[in-house]
Amino acid sequence: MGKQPNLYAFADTAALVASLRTYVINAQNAGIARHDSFKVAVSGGSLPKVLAQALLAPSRGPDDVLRFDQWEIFFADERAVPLDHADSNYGLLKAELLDKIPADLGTPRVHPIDTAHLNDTQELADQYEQILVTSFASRDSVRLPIFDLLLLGCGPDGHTCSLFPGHELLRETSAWVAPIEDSPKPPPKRITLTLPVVTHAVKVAFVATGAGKKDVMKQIFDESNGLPCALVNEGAGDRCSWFVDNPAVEGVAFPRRSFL
Ligand SMILES: O=C1O[C@H](COP(=O)(O)O)[C@@H](O)[C@H](O)[C@H]1O
Repeated sequence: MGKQPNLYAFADTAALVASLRTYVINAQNAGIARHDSFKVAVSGGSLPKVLAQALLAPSRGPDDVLRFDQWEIFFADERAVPLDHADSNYGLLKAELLDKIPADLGTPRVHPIDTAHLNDTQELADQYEQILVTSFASRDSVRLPIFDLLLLGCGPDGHTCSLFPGHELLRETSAWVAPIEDSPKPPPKRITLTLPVVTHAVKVAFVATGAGKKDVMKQIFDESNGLPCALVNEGAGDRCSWFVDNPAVEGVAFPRRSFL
């Protein structure tokens, strides 16, 4: 058996977001030390709200500093809708986090989709992949981009990004960004990072909270079932960490770790 993911369970959201903040700042500092920027991709859904709670909290001291001017923010998946649409992951992140970042913390460079291609999801995906090629080419002339951090959600069916259980996209091996036109969760047309890109990141963090996630958490951690989140665990091993609250892992046998 390969290396196992880290499962960090917290009594409440306050404890979760405090540790998530430390984890993100550590990933930020490592990225900046390595290549002078922090390349992070984020999900939509419930993630931006929790992330905002973590990142908009006051600094706890000189080692607890966000340097947003060196952040490059990408989207782990995006819906093929205008950026001001209620379903837009960009729109959600903007409302929850981007619009609220204090000016003295700097302004991140954000990479939304090119909405000129909303009617052609293959083109939408290709254009987004080209953004990654341009951004990562300066440092990695490699087969896959290496994100410093992916911040992901986990749907109640075990999907992550727009990678859904049993979908053919889980077998994608060459594209970095792929279109999907039959998402079982609306809206149906989306683009998503592919599984090889997700599992190739330096670090992958999932955030899952609430009792509504406990059944799928049991499936992901205690069963071998090929759910997308479980495939990320398998591919990323101990580079993958889960930040959950206790209700989300009630009845899950997989051992928790302490976040130090
Ligand atoms: O459709 C999506 O759902 C997932 C999970 O959302 P959550 O609300 O259950 O956290 C999300 O991670 C993804 O980005 C989004 O497009």
